[in-house]
Amino acid sequence: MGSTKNEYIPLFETKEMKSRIVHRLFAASVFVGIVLIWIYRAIHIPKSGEDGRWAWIGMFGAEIWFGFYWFLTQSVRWNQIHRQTFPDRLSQRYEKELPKVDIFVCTADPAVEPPIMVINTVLSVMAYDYPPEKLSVYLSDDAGSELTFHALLEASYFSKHWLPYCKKYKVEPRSPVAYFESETKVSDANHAEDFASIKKLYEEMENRVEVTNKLGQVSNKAEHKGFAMWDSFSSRGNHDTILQILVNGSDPQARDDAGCRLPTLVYLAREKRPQHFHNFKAGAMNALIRVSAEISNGPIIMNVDCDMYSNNSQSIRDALCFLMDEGKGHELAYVQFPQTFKNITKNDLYSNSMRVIREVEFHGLDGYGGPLYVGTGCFHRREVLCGRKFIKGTKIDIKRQDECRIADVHELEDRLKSLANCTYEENTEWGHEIGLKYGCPVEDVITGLSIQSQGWKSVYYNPSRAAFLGVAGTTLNQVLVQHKRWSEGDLQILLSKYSPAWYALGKIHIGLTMGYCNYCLWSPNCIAILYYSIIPSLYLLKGIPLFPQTSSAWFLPFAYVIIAEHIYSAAEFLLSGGTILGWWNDQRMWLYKRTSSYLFAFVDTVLKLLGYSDLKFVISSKVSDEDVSKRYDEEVLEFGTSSPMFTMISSLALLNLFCLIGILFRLASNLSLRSLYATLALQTLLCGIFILINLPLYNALFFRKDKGSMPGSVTSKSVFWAISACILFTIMW
Ligand SMILES: O=c1ccn([C@@H]2O[C@H](COP(=O)(O)OP(=O)(O)O[C@H]3O[C@H](CO)[C@@H](O)[C@H](O)[C@H]3O)[C@@H](O)[C@H]2O)c(=O)[nH]1
Ligand SMILES: [Mn+2]
Repeated sequence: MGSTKNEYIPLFETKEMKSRIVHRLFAASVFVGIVLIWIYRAIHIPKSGEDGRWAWIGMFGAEIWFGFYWFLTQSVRWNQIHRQTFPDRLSQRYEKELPKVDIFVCTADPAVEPPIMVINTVLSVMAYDYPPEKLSVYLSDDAGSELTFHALLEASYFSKHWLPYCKKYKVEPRSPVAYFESETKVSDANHAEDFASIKKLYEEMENRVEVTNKLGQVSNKAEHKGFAMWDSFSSRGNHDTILQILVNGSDPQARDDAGCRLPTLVYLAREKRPQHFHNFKAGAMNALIRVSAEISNGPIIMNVDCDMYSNNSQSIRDALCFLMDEGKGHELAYVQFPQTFKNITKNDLYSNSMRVIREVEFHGLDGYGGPLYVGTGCFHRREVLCGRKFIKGTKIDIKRQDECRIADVHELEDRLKSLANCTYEENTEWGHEIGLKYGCPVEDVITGLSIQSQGWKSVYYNPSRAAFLGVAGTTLNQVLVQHKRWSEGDLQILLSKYSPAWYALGKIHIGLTMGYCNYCLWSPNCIAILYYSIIPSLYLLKGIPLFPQTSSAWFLPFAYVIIAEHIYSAAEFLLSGGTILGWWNDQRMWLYKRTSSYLFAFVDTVLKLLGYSDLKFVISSKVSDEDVSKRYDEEVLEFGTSSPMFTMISSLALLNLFCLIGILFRLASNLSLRSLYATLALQTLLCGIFILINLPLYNALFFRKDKGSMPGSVTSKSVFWAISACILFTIMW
């Protein structure tokens, strides 16, 4: 810096969204529409004794909820900002003083998280464009699987070839499998030769890993003394700590093919005992924090899920542009990159990419103090993760480098094992004041919130080349189960000690509080949506109107709010890079999540409050068999198993279908089209839209014959429920 000390040139810049005014005026107009709807409901409540009084009051309740929730969603749209980094300035100023970075990769089950995928992620992060002696990669294996260990060992050998190759040819992406899959045009002869030989080496390694995997055990355990650690292993939930430093980066002998230093590589399977609850990923992360502190102690910790390989070798430098910025860096606790997925199909059938959250909402959160921590693709300051409070004006110096030398690897391994033992955390603040928080299925969000509540800010960085790419669910059931975990966890945060609604109030910006509530209230949304997807249709069946007549002026605010919001959401979706069919799929998923995942999450949370249900974490599968993959690529909804969630969405779809059929019968007998249009237009429209959006579901219920269609048991249950609801309703009310 020297003479330029006074003229501070930042390492990143922040830009406001351009079309703010337009958006704000639009939002104001929708708000007026919502208020008019409320007024209409309030002054037209049927008198007691009149038809539909209670239904009407229910509609009013649902619309108050929708309006309130709409208001919350404005917070993540109101103040969007975008960030840009200047990595060149970073290297000019700090190349020699770059901090050590510890990278944590978590895996938990070799069956749904294949070892070959895990090591591709590991290799991609070992190959970051960053001084290797400052990089350490830790793999936490909650399955304690020797298959995963064997694969990691293979990766440690392969890295000696892979890392120099990446450097020499500036390879992107640096996950071998992703690189070989991407169409790489190699023109010059030398490169072609190197390409062929590295590819061969990779395939040989892949083959060894796959063969071992098929075998279910490692055949040649003599190859590495590390396998001896499995001698006392009795099961995945009952074993000692297994800790091995596979590459000791501080050893001058640890060099790759080209003679460059290698990053440190560590395998850790923390101790598991049936009588000790292990706190899922949060427990794994906390063990890693402790163990890594004694090995490399990097002041920056980055963590990824095992399927989220690095797609951009520059990401560490991008993150450091924020954390090392002289002007604002000291306020920042973490830098969150978006979650992006490799296997998204064109029209994103399951709305996996969460496009609008990524391209809009998180930019909005950033405008009010920073995004949520979403568990992967995030760079933290170690000290903050370990509970350091924010004190205005003080800076954490991450440049200071203490080269730690590991004298005796085995002695160190033995000494550090106890840090990952079940009892280590007893009577400590781990999981509470220190490290990731326990007791919540979304350990990430609650941890980020508590960090922000201490005064820290965070940053959302969404570069044009995705920083990480993961595997998104390929069946409807997977996606619904995942959303159940998330919405349940988020609701628990709202009810927890760290609730954004009270604990964080005043500690973080009110806009950010509202932003958090967007997600924390996902699950309670189910009530209003269920009401809206059942009651108006049943009343349609009886011919009782619950909306204003088309000729009434009160019809206008309804029409305006419905049309304007849908056009707006479609535009937002398209501008975020989606397709129109993608938007339509997104609407369907919106409905399915709200009427199944969120409902089940809501019920489970209530049960948990009453003490009837305990904490679960269903690990998302990262593999799917051929049949399923094929349908996924063709964007055909995958059912195939019977699940109460499917019964729920099918019953609703059928109920709406029966109601519409019912009204068509009445139209044929005594009702005139004109009176239907005048009095029941909106109700018919609502019911019609439910049916349109459910067309692929009817197909799966009654017509499809493939393995992904709806199981007969679900079909019959759903028909039964839907018909009973219609009949009971017509007879009893
Ligand atoms: O007991 C466990 C359970 C899971 N994991 C790991 O946690 C990660 C996330 O699990 P996954 O099944 O892929 O869940 P997702 O819903 O895809 O994950 C999102 O949501 C989680 C919280 O619900 C966060 O922890 C993740 O970082 C975030 O990507 C994976 O690497 C797992 O190996 C563990 O290490 N131990
Ligand atoms: Mn995942």
